[in-house]
Amino acid sequence: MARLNIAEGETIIHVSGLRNSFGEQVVHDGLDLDVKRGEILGVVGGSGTGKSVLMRSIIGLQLPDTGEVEVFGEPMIGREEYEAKQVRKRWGVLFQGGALFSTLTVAENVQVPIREYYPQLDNQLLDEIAAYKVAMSGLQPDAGPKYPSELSGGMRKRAGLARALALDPQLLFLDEPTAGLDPIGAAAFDGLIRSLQKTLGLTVFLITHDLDTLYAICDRVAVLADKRVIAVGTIPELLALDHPWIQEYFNGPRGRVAAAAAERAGAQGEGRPGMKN
Ligand SMILES: Nc1ncnc2c1ncn2[C@@H]1O[C@H](COP(=O)(O)OP(=O)(O)OP(=O)(O)O)[C@@H](O)[C@H]1O
Repeated sequence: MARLNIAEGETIIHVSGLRNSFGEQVVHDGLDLDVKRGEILGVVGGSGTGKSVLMRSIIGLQLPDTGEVEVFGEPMIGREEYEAKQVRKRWGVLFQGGALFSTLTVAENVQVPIREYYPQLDNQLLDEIAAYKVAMSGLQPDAGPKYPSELSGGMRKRAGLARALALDPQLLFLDEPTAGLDPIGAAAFDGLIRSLQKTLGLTVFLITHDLDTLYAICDRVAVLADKRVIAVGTIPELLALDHPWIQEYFNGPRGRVAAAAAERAGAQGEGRPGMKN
């Protein structure tokens, strides 16, 4: 696969000196991270290392104690709401579990951000845009009028993705998108993310525990431990590091299985076995 020259690319997310705490508990301290244009950056780390808090700090749902967050070159902390909103509309977020409004249909969920930013659009156009986003996310057209409770877990993720894509974002935040999916569903979701990323030129910040996802679609991986990002690189670059958590994660039993599967697929970084890009 022709790899992007990630390290030299334009920085889309810049985090420096980030500190987050809850009471006595310090979650991040001196955390630095850059995400480059056009990459899928996987974010990994043990449970409770602060992956979701990091994502929430970047998207403005968590005010850090100290530190800088820039997205698209725009400082995000302490920004006037109307200015922050202009930057926010350039990204989409898929929260864990989809975080759909249960009283709205899939199509209505997709329309929520569009109505917020473009209140002048008429219902017919909103319906057309929602149908397009639903199709882009790999759902059948009959999913549009359904309520979240009528969908499977995998369909809910796709509906959440359709909503994340509503405003044609350049940047996508995904929090454990394949959690709870069966391996075939997870592989299909990976394939969808990769193909959307390629087609739309997206930059993707992807929190995951899923080793197969890392091997299949991530250009680089950032490792959270000890309250900060201890390493960022391709999987081979990380494997060359002597950190115990990194070694155990990638070279433990599950890591070895994922690596072998990626190798068997003959396309490390390109896809899971059986996955269509
Ligand atoms: N609003 C909050 N109030 C208090 N503590 C919080 C809050 N949000 C997160 N935390 C704490 O911050 C730490 C990091 O949480 P976070 O959800 O970011 O972890 P994570 O790395 O995403 O974990 P997991 O992999 O299990 O999802 C945890 O100890 C959590 O309890």
